[in-house]
Amino acid sequence: MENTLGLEIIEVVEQAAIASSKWMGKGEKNIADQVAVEAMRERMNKIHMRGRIVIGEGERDEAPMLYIGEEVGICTRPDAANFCNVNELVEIDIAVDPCEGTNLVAYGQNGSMAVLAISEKGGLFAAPDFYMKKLAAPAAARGHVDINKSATENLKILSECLNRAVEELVVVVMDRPRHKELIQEIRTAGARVRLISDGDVSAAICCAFSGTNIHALMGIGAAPEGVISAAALRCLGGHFQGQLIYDPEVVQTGLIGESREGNLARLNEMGITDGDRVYNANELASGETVLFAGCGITPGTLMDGVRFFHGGARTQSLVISSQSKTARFVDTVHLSDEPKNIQLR
Ligand SMILES: O=C(COP(=O)(O)O)[C@@H](O)[C@H](O)[C@H](O)[C@H](O)COP(=O)(O)O
Ligand SMILES: [Mn+2]
Ligand SMILES: [Mn+2]
Repeated sequence: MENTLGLEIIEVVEQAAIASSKWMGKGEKNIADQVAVEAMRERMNKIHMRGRIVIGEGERDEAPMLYIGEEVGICTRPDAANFCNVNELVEIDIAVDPCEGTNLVAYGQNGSMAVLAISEKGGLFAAPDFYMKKLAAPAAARGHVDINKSATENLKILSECLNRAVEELVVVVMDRPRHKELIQEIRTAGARVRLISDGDVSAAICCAFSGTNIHALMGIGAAPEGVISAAALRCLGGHFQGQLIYDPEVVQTGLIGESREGNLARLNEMGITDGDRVYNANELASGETVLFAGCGITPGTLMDGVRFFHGGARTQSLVISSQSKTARFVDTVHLSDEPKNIQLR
């Protein structure tokens, strides 16, 4: 994949974040999401590429844009042969979440981002719109902690790998009834719990950066977000494991239908014969080349949110590439018509 793609996708997430941030705090989660989708799609379609969305908006609600299977990029247009050497271009798969943490944006809370992951065709696990049990941890613990082990055992392993007491560890868990026992177990083991209402992609990626004071992500979140998190952690060398959760009783929501059996059949139709399989980061983002890009919408641990000033906006993004082995924090000033008084920092 061309290196220039890594630069272009910065603008894709930036535009989505700017659009969404205009709806911050307005209590309109659907609009905050929709404008991010439109902005992401518009910018993406200006890139010289042949892309296909493998993780996108609403698998079940048949979203009109950035839906699974949608082709994106200039070189997918019917008249592409006029300006692209279609046969020479690598086909790429794209996983998007233009507004990860729609509630966070709607209620002006921290931790929302516009995110995407890219790989060559077939390089990202096309996760169904199910849930996923997740375990993320720093690189030092990769392959040592294990999603099949109890939280107590994993905390002990983590404390050895990170050379710090269990009491010094912070585990992020989504604040959901389904995690009641998990939270209790982590606390009993001695570690501290940081509860989040939404936004587990940011929490997963934080595990790979020391200084975030986040040492693990445990519990169940959405499966598509798991793949995007895995893409970032694979590039960063962090630990990520995910296991699809298809039983509505386990997640305690009606969002994935009513029957475990029906969901298993749906997985089968998608070619997933072992619904209980545990995938690691290299399996969820298996491509030779993997790129991740995220831009803060509201402020977060990894990045600042979008800030507007007279004549423009400022964004902070993170682009991670397995090819160039880089994690770039990009600070961008977006100038509108009459920029005045641009602050240096
Ligand atoms: O917070 C999230 C929501 O994402 P979005 O819909 O794009 O705003 C994600 O980070 C979570 O992974 C996930 O979607 C959430 O855990 C779903 O669980 P629940 O809210 O309990 O149905
Ligand atoms: Mn999301
Ligand atoms: Mn979203």
